[in-house]
Amino acid sequence: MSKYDFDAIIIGGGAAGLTAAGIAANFGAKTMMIERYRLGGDCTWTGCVPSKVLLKAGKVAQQIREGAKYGLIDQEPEINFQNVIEHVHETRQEVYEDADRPEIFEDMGIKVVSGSAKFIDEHTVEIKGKDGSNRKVSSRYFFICAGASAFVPPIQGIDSVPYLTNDSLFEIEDLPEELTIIGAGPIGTEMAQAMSRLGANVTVIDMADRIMVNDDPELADMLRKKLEGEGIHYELGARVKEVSSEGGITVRIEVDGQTKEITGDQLLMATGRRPNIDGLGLDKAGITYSSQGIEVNDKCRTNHSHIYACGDITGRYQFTHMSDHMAKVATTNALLKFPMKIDADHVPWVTYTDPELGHVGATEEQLKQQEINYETYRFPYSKIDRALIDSEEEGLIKIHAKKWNGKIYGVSIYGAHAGELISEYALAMKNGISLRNIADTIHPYPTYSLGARRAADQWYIKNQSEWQVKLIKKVFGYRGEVPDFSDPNRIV
Ligand SMILES: Cc1cc2nc3c(=O)[nH]c(=O)nc-3n(C[C@H](O)[C@H](O)[C@H](O)COP(=O)(O)OP(=O)(O)OC[C@H]3O[C@@H](n4cnc5c(N)ncnc54)[C@H](O)[C@@H]3O)c2cc1C
Ligand SMILES: NC(=O)c1ccc[n+]([C@@H]2O[C@H](COP(=O)([O-])OP(=O)(O)OC[C@H]3O[C@@H](n4cnc5c(N)ncnc54)[C@H](O)[C@@H]3O)[C@@H](O)[C@H]2O)c1
Repeated sequence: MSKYDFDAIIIGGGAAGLTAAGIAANFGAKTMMIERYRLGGDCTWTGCVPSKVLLKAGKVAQQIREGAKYGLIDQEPEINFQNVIEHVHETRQEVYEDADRPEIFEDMGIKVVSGSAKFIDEHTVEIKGKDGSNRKVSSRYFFICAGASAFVPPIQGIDSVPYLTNDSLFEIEDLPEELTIIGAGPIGTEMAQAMSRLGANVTVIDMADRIMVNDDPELADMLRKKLEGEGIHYELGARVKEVSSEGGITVRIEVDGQTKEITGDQLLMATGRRPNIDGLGLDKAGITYSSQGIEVNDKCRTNHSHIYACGDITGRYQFTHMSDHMAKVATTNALLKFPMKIDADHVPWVTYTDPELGHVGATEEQLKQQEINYETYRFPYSKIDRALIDSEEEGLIKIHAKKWNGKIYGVSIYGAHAGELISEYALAMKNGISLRNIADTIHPYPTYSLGARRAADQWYIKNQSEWQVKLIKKVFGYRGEVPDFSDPNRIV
């Protein structure tokens, strides 16, 4: 008979918590999941889902605008923004009903509790219900999955203006006319394109001198140019000095030694995230944390052997698929004692602009820092028949791999369906499948994935040389010409 009320308590019912609870219950653990607001967390309500619905609406609007690209007629789409937001809300609700509802988890035997949890000692949490009720429950294991919230830097005057964050953006009823976005990371970039395509004039400000700083610089630059071409204005390398409400919301910036004022009717802060550590009673349980999040090792374990943390609360990888992965790592280690580590070498990510920007594995910068010898294989979308068919010829696949055996170190893709293509490379990297193996695998025509194969073909092409062809000619008595190998960027 255990001295604890539960085998596993999960704090937070977002992407990490839902997965942790499901796995724990599946392993036969008596499980409780505590959520203070809405099951589904950021991803369903204020993150992935609503942002991708807005992007899709913007994409459809753009396709109407660019009808002539498909042999149709260019037309300005009629946009009722309230309908778009209603569609966002309906889709969120659909996702919630399908995957996040409490009943789904209760049917798995999980006790789902609505309330805010805080540790009072290392084996007990106190749950404060919305009705003011208080109860204490103990558990053998804990999984802290409390997520993160928008980080708003302490800019002068920021508290005097009504700015938006991802919490409020998907609730607005009117399309901003002039939208200023501070932050050119994934949130700022995705929302800039969505809102611009839906009809807003968008200016994006960032202190970095380029957009999407975690992505391949060449591909991020291609995306920036595309977005500029659609009318988005960028102020990069800009110091935000002050925000005020003068005839709208005015952001005063300094760029290249010059002061500029950007005025809009709405301001979106997309300046990163901070972990929800306040109010969790971490000190009471003696859990080590910093302002970056709860500290965990590569098994997602905190400084206590029975307390784990997963997802955004750890401040590590802020992606739904990583919350999911970390929850799997944590529960497997804790409840099965089976050693599993975070797969830090094969983390994919995708920004869902049109075209998409995706990445997996090492970046070129990391390879250089680690002094790893690599070759880069490039394949443009303009050589993918399916991309031409779809008028999606803008894009580039870049693969960094070992020259002699085609072992893949990292892949970056800018182009249509980059998010789908990147998974093939992730699977290959994880399972030791080389560029040669991909090149030798039959891919259907006409698909984008055939482009992934043709990108891999470049490994063969680059390993071919003049002397090899001369040798073949000599051995077999062939009479053709030796191809011109002098161009290092030759693509076949
Ligand atoms: C605009 C936007 C777009 C995004 N798009 C993508 C995307 O396309 N792809 C992708 O992979 N990622 C995306 N992300 C990131 C992704 O949403 C997060 O990485 C993911 O949701 C984190 O899941 P989590 O479970 O760690 O945290 P959350 O989803 O934040 O869940 C934490 C939960 O814990 C609850 N909680 C907190 N404290 C307590 C407490 N004391 N007691 C009880 N409950 C508590 C909260 O209410 C919340 O429901 C996006 C994020 C944003 C903001
Ligand atoms: N498609 C996706 O997977 C997706 C989409 C959206 C968000 N996300 C996740 O959400 C996280 C948060 O996204 P984000 O875009 O808010 O954060 P981010 O940290 O990735 O980017 C924030 C940007 O704001 C800039 N910035 C910060 N403070 C500033 C200041 N004072 N003045 C000017 N610029 C400033 C930074 O230079 C940076 O470029 C991401 O890290 C990502 O993991 C993922």
